[in-house]
Amino acid sequence: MTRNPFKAALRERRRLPGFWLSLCSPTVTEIASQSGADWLLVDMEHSPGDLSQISDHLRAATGGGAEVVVRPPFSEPVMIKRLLDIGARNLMFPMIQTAEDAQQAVSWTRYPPHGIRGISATVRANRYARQKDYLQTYTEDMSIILQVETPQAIANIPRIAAVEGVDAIFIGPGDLAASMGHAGNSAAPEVRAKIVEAVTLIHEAGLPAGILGYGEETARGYFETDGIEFVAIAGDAWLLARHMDRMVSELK
Ligand SMILES: O=C(O)C(=O)C[C@H](O)[C@@H](O)CO
Repeated sequence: MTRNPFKAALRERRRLPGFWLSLCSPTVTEIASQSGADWLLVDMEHSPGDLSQISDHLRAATGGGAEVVVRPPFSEPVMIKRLLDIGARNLMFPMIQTAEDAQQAVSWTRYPPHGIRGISATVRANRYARQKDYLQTYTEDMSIILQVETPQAIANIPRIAAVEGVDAIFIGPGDLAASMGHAGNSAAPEVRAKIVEAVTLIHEAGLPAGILGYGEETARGYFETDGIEFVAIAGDAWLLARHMDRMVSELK
């Protein structure tokens, strides 16, 4: 039984709106966590945020109802170990292409003999050694989300999804479009078709699907037309820039 409400909601295949945060502001994380959103992606791949700030994001979100999902700069073991030690318990691995990539990613989150995560006895993740059952429960309280961002990765979804420990698969529409020759246009017909194919394969594998689609119309389409369970409905920078521009254009 997981103590992670986001992981439980993924298992229940509930509709889960979230926000994509790249402004590296724990205050924005705190504001977003109290919005009613279920999850907040704190992005380390396409933002200048570093590890020392992630603890602040995790603390900032505790006052609200949203779970923080961290995307590391790259899928590699050292950053994963350090993120888990500071208490990140939902990870989104970018650019997973094969089942072997998926097996490696999961192994980086597991202590031996199930993986290669190094053990430190006193970390934020186990409440500085106060949580005595951490070694027995940490995997159940952790969610592993893998990103598929190319046609090759999408073709491999059945094998990727079958890897033990994978909780969900998230489609990266931007990189998928670019990999198909439609950079900047994830609405291109052949990209749309590939997204629909990916969602079908993810659901056939028994997992929830995720994507990002900014704005009410796009997000609603992903939820209601495509049946995608967890959608990043806006980015913090995207929201701020557009709202500022709209207000100035209306009032100037
Ligand atoms: O491919 C994508 O789209 C993503 O993975 C999300 C982007 O990297 C993120 O920067 C939002 O635009």
